[in-house]
Amino acid sequence: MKTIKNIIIGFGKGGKTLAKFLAQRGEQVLMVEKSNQMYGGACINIACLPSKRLIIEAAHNTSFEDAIDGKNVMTAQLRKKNYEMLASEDNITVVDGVAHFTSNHTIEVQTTSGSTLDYKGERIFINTGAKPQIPDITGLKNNPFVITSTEAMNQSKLPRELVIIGGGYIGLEFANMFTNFGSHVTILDRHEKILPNEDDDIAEMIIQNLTDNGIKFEVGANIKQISRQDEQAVITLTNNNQHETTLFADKILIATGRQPETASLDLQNADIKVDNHGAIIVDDHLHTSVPNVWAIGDVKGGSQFTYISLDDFRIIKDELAGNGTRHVSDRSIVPTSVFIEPPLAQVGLTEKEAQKQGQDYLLFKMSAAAIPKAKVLKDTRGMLKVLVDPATNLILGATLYVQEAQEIINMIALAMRAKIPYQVLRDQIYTHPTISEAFNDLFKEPVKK
Ligand SMILES: Cc1cc2nc3c(=O)[nH]c(=O)nc-3n(C[C@H](O)[C@H](O)[C@H](O)COP(=O)(O)OP(=O)(O)OC[C@H]3O[C@@H](n4cnc5c(N)ncnc54)[C@H](O)[C@@H]3O)c2cc1C
Ligand SMILES: NC(=O)c1ccc[n+]([C@@H]2O[C@H](COP(=O)([O-])OP(=O)(O)OC[C@H]3O[C@@H](n4cnc5c(N)ncnc54)[C@H](O)[C@@H]3O)[C@@H](O)[C@H]2O)c1
Repeated sequence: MKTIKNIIIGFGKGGKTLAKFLAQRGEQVLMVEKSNQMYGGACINIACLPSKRLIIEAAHNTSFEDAIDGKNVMTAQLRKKNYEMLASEDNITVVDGVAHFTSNHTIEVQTTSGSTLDYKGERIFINTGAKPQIPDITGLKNNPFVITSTEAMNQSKLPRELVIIGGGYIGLEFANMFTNFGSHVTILDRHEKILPNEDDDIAEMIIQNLTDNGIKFEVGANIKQISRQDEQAVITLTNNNQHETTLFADKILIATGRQPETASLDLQNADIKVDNHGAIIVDDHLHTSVPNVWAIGDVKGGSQFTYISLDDFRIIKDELAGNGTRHVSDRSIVPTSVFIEPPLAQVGLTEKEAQKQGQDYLLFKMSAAAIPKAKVLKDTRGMLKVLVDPATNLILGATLYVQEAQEIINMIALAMRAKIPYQVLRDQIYTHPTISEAFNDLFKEPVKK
């Protein structure tokens, strides 16, 4: 058995960044990745980048087939670049295979070429990501009409009738994208409301815009079964009015959340503890319950974003090469974006949350229609809402539903983190015409609550 200083299982965002960092410090690294189609991890191959590329192509009226071809060219380039980024380092060995634990510090790798390799790691970093959570619905398992987000982005033909189960991030982004490509899309969600955590005014506006774009919603959906009739799937459900409804679909996209990828790791052979959802339990420094074994990214549960996996790397880097003062719990200001049209971006408190917490706030609110750049972009839909603490003038949270919200939310997050009073954003000189210059007007006067 070969002993390696650092073993990283999974080529995800945090893991690959850590591999490069450790190698450049002169340390030996073994990167184990189960598929040569996944070098660089989910984000570049099957998640963020291909989906955002297709979303943009759909909005630009590119044909579905051309969009898929272009996306495949892009992901192949990114995969190659990511592989070379690690493989070009003398200290890094990339092994293609599935790793699983045989004890606390030993792993076995079933390589894609059919051999078995055994390693002992002085340090082991688990970065195996997450996989789609498949709900237990009669007729769903092994159904040829059922696809995940990965397969949805690799269809050879645009599905005419698409039913999406789940109205969260993937459900909404893919619904908007497939509608723009020309599919008829229906979203089914078991919750009574889509976007249940957003303020009602924002959620209602989004649902209205998506509905106007042609998307149908069935909320409070209890899916009874999926069957087949000729060349279509038949979905039987009851909705929140308890009406039984039957839908026909060429494809059913499952977007009901993603569960940590721990099943392949045989953690029962080690003392690495997982929670009820199979997520690896970590402390504030991302240590698992076994010394010198860390978990990075989606596999440890919690927020599933590429930038969280990257920030996990920063915490580990700080422990291994800094002063160890960086913690998971420091991460209180984390912006998010849902890439619908216009995009929805959020950071900190919503109005609903502020009220629940009894937090006093000034409310700054404006319609996207008042922004000249929105007119230039020919999309004046949306609204900007920012909450400010009247005692300190600091921003408590923002919900931006407007073109380019995914960019300008980072400015708000920065102001929150650096404790910059809202007046600085109000009085800032912005380039013109931009969406960010809306802050000049937005922060002029708080509105009545
Ligand atoms: C369709 C979609 C769109 C998304 N869009 C966004 C977005 O716009 N922005 C955003 O921030 N996030 C987005 N996400 C979430 C984001 O993709 C994930 O949070 C992120 O990729 C997680 O990275 P990670 O470092 O945890 O691991 P991953 O990137 O998931 O990498 C894990 C790697 O481990 C490998 N692996 C698994 N098990 C083993 C094993 N036993 N042995 C060896 N290798 C193994 C896998 O093949 C994989 O390459 C999206 C997700 C999806 C599905
Ligand atoms: N823009 C982004 O940053 C982005 C984009 C895509 C995905 N992601 C990440 O990937 C994760 C997974 O995305 P997702 O959309 O699969 O999960 P999600 O948690 O965002 O949404 C899942 C939805 O499925 C519904 N649901 C669950 N079980 C159901 C059932 N049996 N029947 C009907 N509805 C059901 C839930 O009510 C929920 O609305 C997200 O949480 C997010 O972290 C991020």
